Amino acid sequence: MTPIYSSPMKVGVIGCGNVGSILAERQKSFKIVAAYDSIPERVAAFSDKYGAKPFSDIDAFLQEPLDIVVEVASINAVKDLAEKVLLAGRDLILLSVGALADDAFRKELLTTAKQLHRRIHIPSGAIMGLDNVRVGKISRVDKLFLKTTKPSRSLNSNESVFKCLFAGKARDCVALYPKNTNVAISLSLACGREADVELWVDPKAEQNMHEIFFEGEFGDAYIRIRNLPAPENPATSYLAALSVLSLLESLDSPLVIGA
Ligand SMILES: NC(=O)C1=CN([C@@H]2O[C@H](COP(=O)(O)OP(=O)(O)OC[C@H]3O[C@@H](n4cnc5c(N)ncnc54)[C@H](OP(=O)(O)O)[C@@H]3O)[C@@H](O)[C@H]2O)C=CC1
Ligand SMILES: O=C([O-])CC(=O)C(=O)O
Repeated sequence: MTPIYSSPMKVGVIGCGNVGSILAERQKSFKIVAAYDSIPERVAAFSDKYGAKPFSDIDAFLQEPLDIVVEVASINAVKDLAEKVLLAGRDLILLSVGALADDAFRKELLTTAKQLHRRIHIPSGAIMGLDNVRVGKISRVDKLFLKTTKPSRSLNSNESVFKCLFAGKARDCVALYPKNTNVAISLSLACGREADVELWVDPKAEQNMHEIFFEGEFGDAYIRIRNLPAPENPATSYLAALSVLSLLESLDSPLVIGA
């Protein structure tokens, strides 16, 4: 069988911030050969440190011989660039999942992917349980609820008391907190039902906590993930970076584990 990807896999990264740097620090069975960011100095520093070819022109970036592009930038980056990545014939790993809350945008992107036989991978990111939440697409769901609690610094908040900042639907939450609640959209897309969400700020907390309450035909589940914030960006949990890393490490494996 012809291998799908080169060995080592050639990766292009969009976003040279916190997650991009963790991926570069820990790359093993893949190689980040090209990097793109909106800030030229940042991509230059990334290139000096990790040896990836620097780009501030997306079309030039996409002309590199890449096996896959990893977006670790922002919801706006996905909106602006994801289609171009697919049209360039590249598969895409997409971490700023909130972009897919826009139904029209998501449908168009998935149509393009299907037409061009490309795949868009959504990593588990800062949560666990996305695998079997997918049973929501084939069986009855009675409840899908995410309660996220983060320290003030993660939410860039001045609140001095434990407080609910948002209660409502996933897409409204990510519109208000695009750097903190992408996981609400990952859960919703996996389950095929929009999650109910509460976002809390806890000035005494040290961790980014996500609690998932899932009930349906199968029974019920409660999953609590207490994440250490990433050192360079407390809005992002370190697990989110590890999740992209493990996805990249496993993409080529003949053994696929999980739902
Ligand atoms: N799905 C999930 O579970 C999770 C998703 N995330 C999301 O992952 C993404 C990466 O997180 P993280 O690395 O911590 O973020 P950072 O802000 O540390 O890094 C993102 C980098 O991408 C750059 N960037 C932003 N927009 C664009 C653009 N349109 N074009 C090119 N470069 C751009 C940023 O520049 P600038 O500083 O100028 O914006 C920055 O250099 C974020 O969107 C975050 O919300 C994070 C955690 C969990
Ligand atoms: O990293 C986290 O804890 C979750 C997060 O920011 C997001 O989903 O956008």
